[in-house]
Amino acid sequence: MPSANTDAAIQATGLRKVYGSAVALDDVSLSIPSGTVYGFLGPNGAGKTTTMRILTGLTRPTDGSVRIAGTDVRDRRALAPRVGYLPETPPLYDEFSAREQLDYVADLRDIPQSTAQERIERYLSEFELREDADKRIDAYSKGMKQKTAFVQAVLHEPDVLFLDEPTAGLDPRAARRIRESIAAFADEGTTVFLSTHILPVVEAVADEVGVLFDGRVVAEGTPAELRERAEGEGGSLEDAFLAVTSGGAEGLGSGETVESTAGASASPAAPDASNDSR
Ligand SMILES: Nc1ncnc2c1ncn2[C@@H]1O[C@H](COP(=O)(O)OP(=O)(O)OP(=O)(O)O)[C@@H](O)[C@H]1O
Repeated sequence: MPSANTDAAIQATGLRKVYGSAVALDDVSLSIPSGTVYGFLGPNGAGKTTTMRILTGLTRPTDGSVRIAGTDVRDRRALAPRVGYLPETPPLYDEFSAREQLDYVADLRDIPQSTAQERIERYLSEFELREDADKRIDAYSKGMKQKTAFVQAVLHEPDVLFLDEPTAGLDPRAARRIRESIAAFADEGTTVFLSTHILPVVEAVADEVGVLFDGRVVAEGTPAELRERAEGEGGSLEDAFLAVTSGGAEGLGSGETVESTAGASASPAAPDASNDSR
């Protein structure tokens, strides 16, 4: 388990989440330094979305605590400006255009108007959305919606960015744009917590990887460390992933957690109660 690190951008200690009699998360601790791109992997149902919702303050843990950039996640007023969240199903208003959606979010975020306009125009250009920026979002392709949602999540330039499957279903050009943007944000010191099933994206951008299985972190390390530990299996990140999520005893090096060198919304809603729905 990572030790507590007061400088960590994301510090989660002993997270547990129980839904009725089902344990979704069991003693998850993370310590992720500023500027890290942290790839968060795990099979369907492992607890990734639950973890992200707890880390962004949208779901309360049954037990455990979270500090983001030094702020207790329960302090929503202090947390909101520091955190950006792109959920798997992003909140976009179909009847708005991208420009109206981004204006609306800038207003919610209290971004000064001139700063907001400069950022919105810059991002619309960077993400090749400018030509369609005044069309209704319900006429957008999946990629255009996803790029709009990504811009919405970063418009206030958060310290910590949570991304749930940001490139799923995107064509190679759109996916590359998002990947490049993740790398650029990290270069500027943003911490990026990236949950995805697309391992090449993790290989391309992640400094650290954590693998969640059955509500527990079963491996953590750099992509190279995880690959090395899976050499007997073939040496790819996919081999490493499959080894630690097989449910058997073989795991990576007898199922040990690979030592980590990391130590590890656009529209925050009211946190839900323990038995939340989403
Ligand atoms: N609101 C809820 N009520 C009851 N059970 C829930 C709720 N949310 C999640 N769960 C359960 O918690 C476990 C973890 O779910 P979660 O969505 O976090 O997994 P995931 O790793 O994000 O999966 P996927 O990769 O399929 O998106 C699952 O067993 C799921 O059924």
